Amino acid sequence: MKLGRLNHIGVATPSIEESISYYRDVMGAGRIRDPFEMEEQGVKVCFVDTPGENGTFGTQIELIEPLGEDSPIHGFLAKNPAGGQHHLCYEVEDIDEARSWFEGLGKRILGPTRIGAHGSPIFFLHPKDMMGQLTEIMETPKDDTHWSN
Ligand SMILES: CC[C@H](C(=O)O)C(=O)SCCNC(=O)CCNC(=O)[C@H](O)C(C)(C)COP(=O)(O)OP(=O)(O)OC[C@H]1O[C@@H](n2cnc3c(N)ncnc32)[C@H](O)[C@@H]1OP(=O)(O)O
Ligand SMILES: [Co+2]
Repeated sequence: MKLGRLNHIGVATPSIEESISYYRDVMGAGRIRDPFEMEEQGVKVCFVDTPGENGTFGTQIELIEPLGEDSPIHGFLAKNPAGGQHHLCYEVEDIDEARSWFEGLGKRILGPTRIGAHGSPIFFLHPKDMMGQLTEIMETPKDDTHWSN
């Protein structure tokens, strides 16, 4: 398996609205996309763009707010009430090959491969097996439609 680009940094927040004001007014973010809900993933999501090289898409900040009782980030926010850096998402060419790679290394994969916030297949690896970092693996989108928002 070959490590691809850093697609996004997941940042958990108790309030996406507050985080939007922060990225707009404190950090001077150039583009903050419309928030949207992913009920099946238990999160409300909002992408903050950072500039990429030569007009390409830069690594995004993925703001995530709990959605529903069973949100997987309630535990994190209970320990970190102000929110903070939650996960890193790396791109790979082939999500199935990547899944077999990590399984072969005995890394715990959290749940099934499913469609993530960019409309591309993703899975998560347990932080305790990944040097303390909750790690999301995402297949590089085949086209740019996921940037439509
Ligand atoms: C998919 C849509 C979107 C996208 O990009 O497409 C997203 O990224 S959505 C992101 C939210 N979804 C997920 O995070 C799914 C995967 N996460 C999980 O299944 C849980 O969060 C899990 C299992 C990693 C942790 O769950 P929980 O906090 O309820 O469990 P524990 O308290 O038992 O934690 C176990 C152990 O791990 C440490 N931990 C928890 N979260 C993190 C983290 N984000 N980074 C690093 N370490 C983390 C926690 O402190 C515990 O450690 P211990 O030493 O045992 O106390
Ligand atoms: Co993510």
